[in-house]
Amino acid sequence: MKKINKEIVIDTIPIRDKDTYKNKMGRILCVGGTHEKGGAIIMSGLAALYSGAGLVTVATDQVNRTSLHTHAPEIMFIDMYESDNLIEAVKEKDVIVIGPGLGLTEKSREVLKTVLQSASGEQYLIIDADAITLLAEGKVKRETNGHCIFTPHLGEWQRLIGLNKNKLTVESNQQAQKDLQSIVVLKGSPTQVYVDSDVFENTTGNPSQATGGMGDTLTGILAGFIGQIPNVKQAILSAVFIHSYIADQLAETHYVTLPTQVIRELPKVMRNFADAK
Ligand SMILES: NC(=O)C1=CN([C@@H]2O[C@H](COP(=O)(O)OP(=O)(O)OC[C@H]3O[C@@H](n4cnc5c(N)ncnc54)[C@H](OP(=O)(O)O)[C@@H]3O)[C@@H](O)[C@H]2O)[C@@H](O)CC1
Ligand SMILES: Nc1ncnc2c1ncn2[C@@H]1O[C@H](COP(=O)(O)OP(=O)(O)O)[C@@H](O)[C@H]1O
Ligand SMILES: [Mg+2]
Repeated sequence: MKKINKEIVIDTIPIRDKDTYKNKMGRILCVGGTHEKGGAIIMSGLAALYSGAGLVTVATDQVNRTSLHTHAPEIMFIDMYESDNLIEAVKEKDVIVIGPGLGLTEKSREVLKTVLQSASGEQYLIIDADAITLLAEGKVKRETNGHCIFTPHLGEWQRLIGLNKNKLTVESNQQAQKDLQSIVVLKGSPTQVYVDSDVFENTTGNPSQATGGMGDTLTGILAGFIGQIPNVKQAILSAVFIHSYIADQLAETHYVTLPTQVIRELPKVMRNFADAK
């Protein structure tokens, strides 16, 4: 198994062109967040913004709007239950995150269906959390033209592929990834990335990360990186590394690492990696 290390990130974080502008830095849509779990999609959107995405929109329940703008007026809002607006919003984006705090109701299923069906072959879909659970239930079919990146934790992975924890091996995970025709970021300690026929193991991460929202945050970093970095595989590996690298640094002096703390550190740590070239 290959290791995800610092060198990959140093290679990957680009020096920005002098004349670049927001449209070239990734147009991201993060979809999810019921009235109960708005925090999940706000963290996803914030992570995309702080990882350098040029334009970020969050599609969520109306009730989360004020909270979203209190955290970041830079982020645009749409109501995820207004399907015409959601279809339009999907069309204009480079990367779409679907699932954090999405819920498991009939309304959640409709949102997921709309996003999957509206995505085109040039777009990347990061499928996380409740979107994985809804697909595992089988009531929504995974019919999409978008490139899919699944980001399950172990519980979601078992649900999705229908295998018990004791039956999971690198080989069975690779087979499942092949069947899904997708990239899989299998989160854990450590996180593994299944991409093409390679398997990578992350070398950062620690137990201070065991706080709700840590995975929601990773989805935003993945989206932000894929939006800015042409080599998608390198972008994914770097996002996985940097998310937990920041947590490792914080854990030197903090017993717990909050997802929002990781988010705030992103621009500074990215500056350091870009300067290390
Ligand atoms: N602030 C917010 O708005 C937040 C909103 N959030 C949103 O909540 C939604 C539900 O997501 P979820 O992950 O909390 O619950 P769910 O899908 O039921 O999975 C749990 C099941 O899987 C199993 N399991 C096995 N291994 C596991 C592992 N390594 N890590 C975790 N679980 C593991 C576990 O087994 P057990 O621990 O019971 O043995 C249990 O049976 C989702 O939309 C998410 O985005 C959260 O992000 C929190 C912050
Ligand atoms: N003990 C640990 N060691 C390393 N990484 C961890 C540990 N606990 C949590 N994490 C990381 O935190 C994230 C948790 O993701 P997830 O369970 O989806 O959280 P949530 O849905 O609450 O946002 C993953 O990236 C995982 O690798
Ligand atoms: Mg999660």
